[in-house]
Amino acid sequence: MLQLDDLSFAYGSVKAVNQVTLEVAEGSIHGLIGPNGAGKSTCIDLVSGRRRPTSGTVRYRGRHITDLSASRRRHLGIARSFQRISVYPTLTVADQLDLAARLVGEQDVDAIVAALDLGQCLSVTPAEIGYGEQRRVDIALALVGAPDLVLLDEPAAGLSREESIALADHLAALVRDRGMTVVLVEHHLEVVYRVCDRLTVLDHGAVIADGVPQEVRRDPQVVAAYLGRSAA
Ligand SMILES: Nc1ncnc2c1ncn2[C@@H]1O[C@H](COP(=O)(O)OP(=O)(O)OP(=O)(O)O)[C@@H](O)[C@H]1O
Repeated sequence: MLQLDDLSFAYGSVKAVNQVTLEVAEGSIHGLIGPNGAGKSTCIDLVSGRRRPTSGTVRYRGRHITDLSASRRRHLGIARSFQRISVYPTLTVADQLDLAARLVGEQDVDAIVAALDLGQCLSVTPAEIGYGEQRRVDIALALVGAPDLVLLDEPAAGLSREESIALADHLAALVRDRGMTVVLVEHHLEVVYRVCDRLTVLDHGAVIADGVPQEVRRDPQVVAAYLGRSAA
């Protein structure tokens, strides 16, 4: 459903994304992993439309979207999470969801609230809930409008191991129930191995491995890139 072909992006002289080619299958959770500075967030920016590549193409359901704006891509069904939720810190979680729903014309956010177990938080503001719940609100906002492709940039950042696992399980259930496709950038390898169908590993902007998690985690280049850090 999503194809990146020979995609590159540079910040000045820093080649953040270097000739990346990868394919994300419909209905899958596709992990994008790699050490700090590998180029994962920049890849997400190139798919969401926040940045334009220096060269290469992005195709979505066979259509070239490389030059489309972020809002056009959102209307085509590509959504991303942001690592901030308090855009309107004085609004309750319910009001934030309602506002997002109105913007994209969705009638009913109840299923999202139920799937992400946010029922208890609806009447309070993000400042009044725990960090784990804030992360789930962030994902919920990305899911409003039933996007087909959801780009999640480190949804488990800052969460405890237990919270990360719980979030991963919520995600996997949502993907099954809503028939979505997810690109997941995540540092918690336990989460990645638990929910991803396929992984692409970046290092210094380039793809060093691609495949099912069981293969990728044993790949010597991947182990070396993580310096043995729980990757093997
Ligand atoms: N706005 C920017 N200006 C200049 N260089 C940048 C900018 N954003 C990222 N970079 C550089 O581009 C490279 C890729 O960064 P990117 O954030 O995409 O990597 P990442 O894999 O998401 O890293 P992390 O896991 O630490 O979030 C790094 O060398 C980074 O320092």
